[in-house]
Amino acid sequence: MKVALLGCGVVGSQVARLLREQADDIAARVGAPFELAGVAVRRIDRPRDPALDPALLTTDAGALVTDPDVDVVIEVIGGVEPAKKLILEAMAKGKSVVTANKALLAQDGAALHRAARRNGVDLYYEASVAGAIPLLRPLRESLAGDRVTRVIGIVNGTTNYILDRMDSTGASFDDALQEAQALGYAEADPTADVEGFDAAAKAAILAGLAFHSRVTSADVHREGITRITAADIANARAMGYVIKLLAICARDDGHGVGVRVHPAMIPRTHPLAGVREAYNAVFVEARSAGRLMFYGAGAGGAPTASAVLGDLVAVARNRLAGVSGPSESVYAALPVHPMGETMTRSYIALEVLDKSGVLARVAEVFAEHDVSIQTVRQEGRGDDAQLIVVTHRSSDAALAATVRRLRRLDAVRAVGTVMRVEGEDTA
Ligand SMILES: NC(=O)c1ccc[n+]([C@@H]2O[C@H](COP(=O)([O-])OP(=O)(O)OC[C@H]3O[C@@H](n4cnc5c(N)ncnc54)[C@H](O)[C@@H]3O)[C@@H](O)[C@H]2O)c1
Ligand SMILES: N[C@@H](CCO)C(=O)O
Ligand code: NA
Repeated sequence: MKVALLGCGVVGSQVARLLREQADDIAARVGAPFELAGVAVRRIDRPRDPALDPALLTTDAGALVTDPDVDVVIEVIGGVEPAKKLILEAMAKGKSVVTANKALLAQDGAALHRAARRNGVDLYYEASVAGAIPLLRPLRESLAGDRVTRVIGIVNGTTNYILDRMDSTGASFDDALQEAQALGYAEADPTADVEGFDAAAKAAILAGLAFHSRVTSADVHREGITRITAADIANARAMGYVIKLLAICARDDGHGVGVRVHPAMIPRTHPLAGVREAYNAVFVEARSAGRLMFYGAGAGGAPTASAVLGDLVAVARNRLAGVSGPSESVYAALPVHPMGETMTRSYIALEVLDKSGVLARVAEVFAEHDVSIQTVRQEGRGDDAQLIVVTHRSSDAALAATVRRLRRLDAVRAVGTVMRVEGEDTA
């Protein structure tokens, strides 16, 4: 089994190492020896693992993927192009592909799946979501006989690390981000992580698999964590909540799905609240299976390479047996509903005038928009008076209209934090 590796960065270098160190075991498990046929890199002269044979390196990825000797291509370059072009070229030449590229899969997974089907090859991508954690294969295979109703979890390690540091040390967002960068969790340009793009791509992939429908990153409602302040974290803490960046894919009562990524307050007793540092955790809820929790390392070279190697073994077994792995399943074709129709609970902090009638006026605005209040609490006096409102479940559109109206209210000096509350199954 000849393997071409595209990209030799954080993940690729670990894939090359594991392929070398575990060659005998993998060969025994598959029933055929593996051989690294070539490694496409951008620059030959970079310092690399001395155990990696320099003769394998090439800057001509295009020639490597079409090499007639190559059976399987592993793409760990990242980004949409040239990764997409290289994958399509490999498939056109009858090669199966293993990739960790969530950005590409979430933007145009359909094109990759189409090419795989047309050419009778496999496309595996366990590493693309939640790194080492087996999550896509359970959705695609183990739960194929059930009806998944919801997937909710923490799928970005960098942002979880930042929020965890803010919560446990009182650090500001900027300081926590710098720490995450120093530890190598966040990218030099951390936009994809902190603005939620990375988590949104993962949510799109999860929703597509969970609900047998086509979901792209453009369908995902996305909010990042850059506006979260130390005060928000402290307010959450005071109410028994912790703030997490959540990816939520839910089948609604009608015939659609909602897919969203945003920060949310969850009770400190919720299992996701205990997910610390850069770890990931995902709950999958299915009609018959009930609630399943998947937890582990969602990022990092070796953990991600573990998922890549697992896929490589699957591809090799299929090839030897003369069969193909599961193809794309989008038969349900459920529409993705706009965020405005999503029902959520919310936390709203209002700076208000401290005088009689204010609470009544504020409550009236919520009532006018049919947003039901669960709790309201005043903090501070005089110029520091704050009303902290937590609502029952309402549509996101109704909540947004309520907030717009509150901003114009004389009794309200300013609308502070508005954040969704998740993880409590009360109405
Ligand atoms: N790092 C993680 O923890 C992690 C986890 C899960 C998934 N992923 C995914 O894995 C992929 C790789 O991530 P990474 O962290 O290893 O990134 P990286 O930037 O460390 O590595 C990518 C490598 O590809 C090389 N490259 C770029 N264009 C190339 C080309 N045309 N030909 C050959 N080489 C080229 C770059 O020089 C770089 O060394 C991405 O899709 C990423 O989203 C990463
Ligand atoms: N940047 C990503 C890598 C894993 O996909 C994270 O922090 O989770
Ligand atoms: Na995974």
